[in-house]
Amino acid sequence: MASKLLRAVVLGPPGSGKGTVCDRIARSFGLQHLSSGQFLRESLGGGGGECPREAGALAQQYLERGLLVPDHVITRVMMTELEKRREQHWLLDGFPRTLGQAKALDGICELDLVISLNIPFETLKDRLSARWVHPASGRVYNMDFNPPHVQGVDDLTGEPLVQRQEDRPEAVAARLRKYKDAAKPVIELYKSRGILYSFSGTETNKIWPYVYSLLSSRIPPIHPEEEH
Ligand SMILES: Nc1nc2c(ncn2[C@@H]2O[C@H](COP(=O)(O)OP(=O)(O)O)[C@@H](O)[C@H]2O)c(=O)[nH]1
Ligand SMILES: Nc1ncnc2c1ncn2[C@@H]1O[C@H](COP(=O)(O)OP(=O)(O)O)[C@@H](O)[C@H]1O
Repeated sequence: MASKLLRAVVLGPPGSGKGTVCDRIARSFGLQHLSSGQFLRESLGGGGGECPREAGALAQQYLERGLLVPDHVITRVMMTELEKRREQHWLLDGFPRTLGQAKALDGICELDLVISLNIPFETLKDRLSARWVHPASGRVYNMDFNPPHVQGVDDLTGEPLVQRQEDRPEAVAARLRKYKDAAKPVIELYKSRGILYSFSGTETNKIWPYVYSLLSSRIPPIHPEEEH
């Protein structure tokens, strides 16, 4: 019998470690890690993206200010990407972030589990201000937690790292507030369905073993040694 495809979502404010946790899950369990922020940046960067030009220019302004792009823009991008991966296990990072997006997702699949990361506000602020990224690949570094081998330079390509506009301290507080308002009904929805699993803490390394054990109950690990 063919095994059922796993449909999972990781929710959490910017800086909560969604990308970090999703990377580990993807490596340990062989799921596809699908980041809405990464798809959005790729689709805006030209090169056969999914956004029509006007929508792209508009979305770019939201992105730079750390604001959520309109539901119809991100939903269109995500539906296109999910359509290409109907036969694969996947894990969504950063989508859905509003009730409208959650309803659009309901239209195409039934989620198996939703992981919610609860990280204190002060920790989020510190992490975002220390986050540096390699724009072309989406690789993420943190000057304290996972610094690059050479300061300011991507480990694999040697290209320069940048700080995202929206990670600058002055943008962060407003961004976190907006996230919370939009996410509340999404969290309530998944809680009422009994598929929400919340993890709280200030360190990804401490949360990770619990996430690993939850995933292991649903899908066999491909790299068991990666349990820290
Ligand atoms: N100090 C510290 N930084 C972390 C931890 N977990 C993740 N980070 C860093 O915090 C930043 C935000 O993490 P990321 O996975 O990008 O979060 P996302 O915005 O939710 O996808 C990145 O620079 C990570 O490298 C942690 O436990 N401690
Ligand atoms: N589901 C979404 N709905 C609306 N905007 C989104 C969504 N996902 C990503 N974005 C946009 O892309 C930006 C970057 O997202 P992401 O890479 O997930 O970073 P972060 O985790 O720091 O918010 C967000 O600040 C927002 O402007």
